[in-house]
Amino acid sequence: MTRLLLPDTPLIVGRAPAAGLRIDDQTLSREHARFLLSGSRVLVEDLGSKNGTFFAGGRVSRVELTMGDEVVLGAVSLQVQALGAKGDSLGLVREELIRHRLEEELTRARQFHRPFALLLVRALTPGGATPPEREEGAWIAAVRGHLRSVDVMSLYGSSALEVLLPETGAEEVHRIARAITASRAGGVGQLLVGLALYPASGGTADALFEAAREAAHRASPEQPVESGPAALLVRGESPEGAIIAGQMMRPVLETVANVATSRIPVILHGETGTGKEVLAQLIHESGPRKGRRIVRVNCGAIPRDLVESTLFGHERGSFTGALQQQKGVFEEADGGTVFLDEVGELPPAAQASLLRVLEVGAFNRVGSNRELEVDVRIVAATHRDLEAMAEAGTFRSDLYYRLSGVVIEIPPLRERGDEIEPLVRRFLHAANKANGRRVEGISPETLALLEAYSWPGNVRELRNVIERAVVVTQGVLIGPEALPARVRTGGHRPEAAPGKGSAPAPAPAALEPEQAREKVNQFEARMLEEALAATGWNRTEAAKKLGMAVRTLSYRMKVLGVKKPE
Ligand SMILES: Nc1ncnc2c1ncn2[C@@H]1O[C@H](COP(=O)(O)OP(=O)(O)OP(=O)(O)O)[C@@H](O)[C@H]1O
Repeated sequence: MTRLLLPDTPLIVGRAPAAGLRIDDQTLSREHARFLLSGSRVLVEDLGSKNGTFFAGGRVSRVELTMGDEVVLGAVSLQVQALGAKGDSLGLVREELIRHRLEEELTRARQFHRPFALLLVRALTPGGATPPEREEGAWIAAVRGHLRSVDVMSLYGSSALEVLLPETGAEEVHRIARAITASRAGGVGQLLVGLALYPASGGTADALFEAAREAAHRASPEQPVESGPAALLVRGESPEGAIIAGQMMRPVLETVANVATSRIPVILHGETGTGKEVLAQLIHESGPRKGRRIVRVNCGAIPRDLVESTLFGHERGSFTGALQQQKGVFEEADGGTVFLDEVGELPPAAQASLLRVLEVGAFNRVGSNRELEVDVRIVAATHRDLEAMAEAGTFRSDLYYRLSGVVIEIPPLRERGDEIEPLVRRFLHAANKANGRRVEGISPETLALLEAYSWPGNVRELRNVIERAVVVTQGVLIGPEALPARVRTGGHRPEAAPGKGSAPAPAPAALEPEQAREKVNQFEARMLEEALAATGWNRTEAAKKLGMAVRTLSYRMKVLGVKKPE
């Protein structure tokens, strides 16, 4: 039998029914040994077994194995194998590393206005079960086969992969996603892809991941590729049940209830992932506009030259590409609510047009002289200090005063400790349902770690963490090992993870795990060097081989200090 080792997730081998790898052999103890994949090595620790663990002819209590090594537990022999045909691990990295790579990609993409994509690939077996053990690696190799060497992937549980595609635009990522879903991987009925594109689907690591995950759950054999939400989203009913609110959120909810019945413009101010969209939806649904549309537009994700036509629509032929007449957000939401997310990112021309709508309730489609009148309520959201921006002149102050009838401050999750447990319960239930799992709860020790963490990504980050914990948990309770290292260590380095039973560290803002970054950089530098060496240091050829733009290659070479050897 074969069992897939997930990076940083210990696997207990033994005779006990609850062991991760259960081998019914009398020479084994109930919990005989623990296997842990760390980079390309596997650490094996004997758990005080009766008949012992043996390596290279001697009894050992701890041993480090490399690919191909054999270890004997009692009378049972186990071999460590790599997934790739060439003995590699198919470029699988740990969750921490893909997250840090994602953060790096975000910094780069924001600075240079470059797109990139994140995929969540799900392997679906005919009965909905995980792939047969014998075939566990085959579908992963199939996915890798469609990727370029710059792309990074990480396991998400045992039947899904997260894939980061740097420097990839919409067309290319759709092509790759379609190719993945068309491949027939051994033992797997179908590969499904959820796709999130920066900046359209989100502007933070957690938002992109949430978008890819939700899209992957929507994907089906009939429609195997689904995309995360676009910049524009029309919502009818609220997607989930009542929102969860603790002590700190009570005054917020009271204000929401007070403003919901009126038409006064509202600004929701809070960090990313604190629930601004959830509250905008609540305002809409608690007032007389319930039943009409709420149209959300992410002002930061629309290409600059399309902002006005997105908001106000356009006439046919009013600019290159305007092939049809099209209604804008304000017309679509007539009678309902427009939710202007990331309103601080609106370019000046659109700010002027928006001011006019607020003042006179009328606007023109791009390319038309006809004035259109609408009845909409405006709810805006931002993580920026709009008042300070208005004072500094980077946001129109007259627009700020029009929008800010009521400003609602949403506290960050780290100040809402009493919500962690109910939120965990809610997200656990949702993750079980979405993934066909039956995880029953969370250990007290794990809950304490969640309560001590600082949650820079707020409720959205908590939701992602619980969803991942559910898919990697093999038993009935979520334990600390199912949490990402940054949460386990209260934001300290992942390598310094505390052992079982140690007290959680107080939670400062998440620190950059320098070691993880260093490893990713080394990995990337090696990849670039290999491609360059293979092409006689011809950048154009090497860039082609790596599937990246020459400009990006030159930039990364500079950043990573990759130079042609003398
Ligand atoms: N009080 C809550 N109860 C239940 N779920 C919540 C709550 N607040 C937020 N969520 C969930 O957390 C995630 C993020 O929420 P939301 O999109 O509203 O945040 P946001 O502040 O608008 O984020 P951003 O600024 O990044 O757009 C969503 O999945 C949402 O359903």
